Amino acid sequence: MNSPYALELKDVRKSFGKTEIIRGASLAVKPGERVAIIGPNGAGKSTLFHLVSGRFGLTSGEILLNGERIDGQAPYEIYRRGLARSFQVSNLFNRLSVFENIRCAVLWTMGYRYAFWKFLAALDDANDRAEEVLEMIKLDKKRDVLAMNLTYAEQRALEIGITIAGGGNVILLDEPTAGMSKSETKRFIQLIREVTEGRTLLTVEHDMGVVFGLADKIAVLVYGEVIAFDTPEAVRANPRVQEAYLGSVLAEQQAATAEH
Ligand SMILES: Nc1ncnc2c1ncn2[C@@H]1O[C@H](COP(=O)(O)OP(=O)(O)OP(=O)(O)O)[C@@H](O)[C@H]1O
Repeated sequence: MNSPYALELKDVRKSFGKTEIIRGASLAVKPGERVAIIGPNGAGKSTLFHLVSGRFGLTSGEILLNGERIDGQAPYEIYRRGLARSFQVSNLFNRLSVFENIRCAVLWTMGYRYAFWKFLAALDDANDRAEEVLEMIKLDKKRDVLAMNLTYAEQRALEIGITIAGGGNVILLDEPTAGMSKSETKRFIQLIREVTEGRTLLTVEHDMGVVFGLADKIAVLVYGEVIAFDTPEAVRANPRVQEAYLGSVLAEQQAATAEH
């Protein structure tokens, strides 16, 4: 089905027990857009990611990927359809090399896990693709290093490599720069920009520096509702957003910067 949107959420609701956490969230993301989801603690950002990636089922509403419904599907089905979510660092194969980690991800997405002969035939393709990904995440010089021996920032880069290895066109990254120093963060934003070029990106992010450095559009989630979805400039100037969230966050960050 032709759709102008890579990802669309229509009146999505999610309750845990009697508590409604996502209260009719709607969002329409165009192909190639980079979107940051921001909002106060407990607003439902992670829950929204879990709903999109299929880890949680919806209470009601619809989620469409490239115009086709994906709500109700298993995470691996959604992944095969082109939506990839970053794995946690702990999901890296620590005792495999950087190259082998990427190659595993490539082979897995090629669907050759069990058929041995097909697996052998696919190895060349997988190696080529793994090389390509290694260069993109700038870890080609560390190809033979075990994942456990990488720096934290390199592990996060490897995690992104694994996420994009399957060629998904919609990428979800949950706080990709969390725990990094300022200079690492700056370099990492640039890496994310390059790696996701031409793809649709959704991030959950608390760091406003990252948000304004990376996002074409910002979605503000407050109490399970998207109260604004617009360019960074428009969101910054939106009085409702100022009142509900951004005013206090920006004031805090300015105060923190002034202290240093
Ligand atoms: N599996 C669950 N069962 C019950 N309640 C849950 C579950 N997962 C999340 N919640 C509740 O849903 C609300 C939203 O949580 P969520 O983690 O999605 O928020 P968030 O915006 O990502 O927060 P933060 O910015 O602090 O990470 C919280 O009140 C949380 O306690």
